[in-house]
Amino acid sequence: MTVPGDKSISHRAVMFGALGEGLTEVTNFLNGDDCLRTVDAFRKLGVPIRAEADRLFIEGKGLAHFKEPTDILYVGNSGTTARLMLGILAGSSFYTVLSGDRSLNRRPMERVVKPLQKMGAEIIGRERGKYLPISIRGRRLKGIRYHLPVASAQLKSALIFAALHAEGDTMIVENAPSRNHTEIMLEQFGGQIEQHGKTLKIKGNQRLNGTNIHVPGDFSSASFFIALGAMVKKADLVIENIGLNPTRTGLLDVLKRMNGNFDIIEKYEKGEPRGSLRVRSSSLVATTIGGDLIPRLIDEIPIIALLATQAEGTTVIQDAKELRVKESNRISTVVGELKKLGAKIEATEDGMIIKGKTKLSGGYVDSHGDHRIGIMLAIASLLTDEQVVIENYECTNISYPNFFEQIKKIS
Ligand SMILES: O=C(O)C1=C[C@@H](OP(=O)(O)O)[C@@H](O)[C@H](O)C1
Ligand SMILES: C=C(OP(=O)(O)O)C(=O)O
Repeated sequence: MTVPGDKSISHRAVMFGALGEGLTEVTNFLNGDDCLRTVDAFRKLGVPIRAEADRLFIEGKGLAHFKEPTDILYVGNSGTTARLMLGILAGSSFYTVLSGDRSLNRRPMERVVKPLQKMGAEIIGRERGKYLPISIRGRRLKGIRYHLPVASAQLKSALIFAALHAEGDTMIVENAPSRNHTEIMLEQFGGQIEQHGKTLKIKGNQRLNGTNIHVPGDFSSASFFIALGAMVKKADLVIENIGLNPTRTGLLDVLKRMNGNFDIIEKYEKGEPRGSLRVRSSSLVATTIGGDLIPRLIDEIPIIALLATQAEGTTVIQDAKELRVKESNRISTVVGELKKLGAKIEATEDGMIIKGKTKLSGGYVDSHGDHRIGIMLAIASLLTDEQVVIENYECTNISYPNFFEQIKKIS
């Protein structure tokens, strides 16, 4: 099987495509709700974008040629769109307002707003810039040195985008590595970024050129099937053309420790690492997950929790309090919903503790409007013969539009 294009990389391809001068063609673009919000926002900023199935043709102009939108930019459920756009718009020459849905307007924005203000940005938001809606009056920015207080690729990327349009160099220091798609793509568009240990150095006033981007399959979407293959009997599944960037594949480190039966069949390292993976039924054992591994598997924790219900022993997930500020509070939603299916799982302040192995039962569960929870629960339903009813299932379109058709095909 294959899975749809990577969400993080699709967002960035649109952003760099709009910022680079000349034509950018994106193939295997993810037509999920979140990435379509990014496309819509750039169209409102005057960037021509033509879509043909999973291809995009972007006539990039550079930030200086964007136009002031006549309405607010509504970015729906997408944290990545909101935070990265803040970094881009801070250095524009006009006024914009960003807003999102109920979930997004509760998620923290201060982590991005504060350093952008240090760079000279004029940003006002609800509760002193903590939450959307947020309005931005573009300004000439200046480079700063900034130590990231959270391991967040969205924060890092927002600052990289702002740095590209600032006066002077910007230094960003990160404690634990988070996904580096922005850094890789910046170079593909002809930009410059240097990494010295934990510090990134970005020169100001850069000009970017359009290019072609082929988006690999989304490792986070593949992870649901990787887990399924490891959990069910008589499974042998090959997933082709998925992103295998090590800043994203923490799940594979965990699966190895859990005695998972999988191999990377082929891997290409140029640009975004990608390749194919084969997974087979496994006799899983419990493990402990925390520290620097967390940013490398942050979106996979819901499916890892399910995996742990099928492993012998007690699995501990710690250092993951960021889960509380995702599309839902993923510590409470994962624990609450899996308990309804008979899992032995308890929440902690910064993670969860899961006892296995448990035979799951049927029941009524709820995605809480969170795509990762909805998809994880659909995978859980395949582990029981009883009926599972998932409320608010349609949010799975956010990252995985054809999940339901695919799961029907292979199960
Ligand atoms: O940069 C990105 O594309 C993302 C970064 C992560 O968020 P944080 O930066 O908030 O950790 C991740 O959870 C999100 O799904 C996508
Ligand atoms: C957290 C996620 O996305 P975002 O922050 O872009 O809403 C996710 O996809 O799991």
